[in-house]
Amino acid sequence: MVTLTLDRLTAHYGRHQILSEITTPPLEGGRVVALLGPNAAGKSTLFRRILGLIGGGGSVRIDGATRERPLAYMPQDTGANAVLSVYESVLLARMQGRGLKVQSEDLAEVDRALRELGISELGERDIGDLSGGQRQLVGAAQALVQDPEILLLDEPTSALDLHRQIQLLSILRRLARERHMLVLAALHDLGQALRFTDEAIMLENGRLIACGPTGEVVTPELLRQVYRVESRIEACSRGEPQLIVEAAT
Ligand SMILES: Nc1ncnc2c1ncn2[C@@H]1O[C@H](COP(=O)(O)OP(=O)(O)OP(=O)(O)O)[C@@H](O)[C@H]1O
Repeated sequence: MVTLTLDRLTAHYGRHQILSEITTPPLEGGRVVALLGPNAAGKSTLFRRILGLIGGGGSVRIDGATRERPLAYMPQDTGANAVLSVYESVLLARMQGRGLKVQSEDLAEVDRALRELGISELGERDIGDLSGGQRQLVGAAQALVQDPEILLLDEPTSALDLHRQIQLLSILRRLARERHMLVLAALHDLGQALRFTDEAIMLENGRLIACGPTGEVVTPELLRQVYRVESRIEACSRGEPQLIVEAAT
C-alpha cells in the first residue's frame, strides 16, 4: 500500500516563508484526505512543494509505490489549450512519462476516465470552448487517466454544480477504495469534507493546525479558531454528521 509522509516540510517564495514545518503521519492509499484551510493558508503551496515544483526544507516520503511516477496533480486553474480536443488532451496526459507509442490500453483508459466523469460526449470538443465546470472535469480526467497511486487535487469541485460536486467526490471515494489510491484534495466545503473524506489536514497561515479523522478535525471549536465562524454539527435523520454554520464572527 502506498503512503505519503510529510516531515518538517517548509516552502518559500523568494524570501517569504509560506509553509512552516508541516509534518503528517503516513497518509495511506485507499483513503481520501481533505486539505483544508482558509484562503492563503498554503494549500496550493503544499501541493507544489510535494510535487517538487518549489523548493524548501524537510522531506516528502513516498513508500510502497509500485510505479515510476506515482503522483498525478490537478492544479486549481487547469487552463485550456484551444488547439487540442478533450480526447487529445486526456490522451496527452495519459502519455506523460509513457513515451509516444499509444497502445490500445491507453485509448481504453482515456475512454474509461471520460466515462467515469460523465464527459464522454465532450471528447471531440476543443478544450478552449468548454465551460468552467466542463474544463474542471476534463482536468480531473487528465489526472485520473494517469492511474496514479497518489492523486493531488487542488479544489477539484470549485467550478462544478451541486450534482457534479457530489458525483465527483463519490467517484473519488470509490476509486480510492478500488485502486488503493491516496486522494489528497483541497476543499472549501467543510460539510462535503465531513461527508466524503476519511481524514483531514487543516492549515492556517502555513502551519498545520490539525491532522486526523475528518470528524475530529472539523469541529465547531476549530472552525471558530481558524475560520472565525460559529457552527454546530448535528446528526441528520440518517445519522450522518451535518455541519450547520450559523454566523461569521
Ligand atoms: N508565486 C507566488 N509568489 C509569492 N507568493 C505566493 C505565490 N503563490 C502564492 N503565494 C502566497 O503564498 C500564500 C499561500 O498561498 P496558497 O495559494 O498556497 O494558498 P491557498 O491555501 O491555496 O489559498 P486559496 O484557498 O485562496 O486558494 C499566500 O499568501 C499567497 O499570496
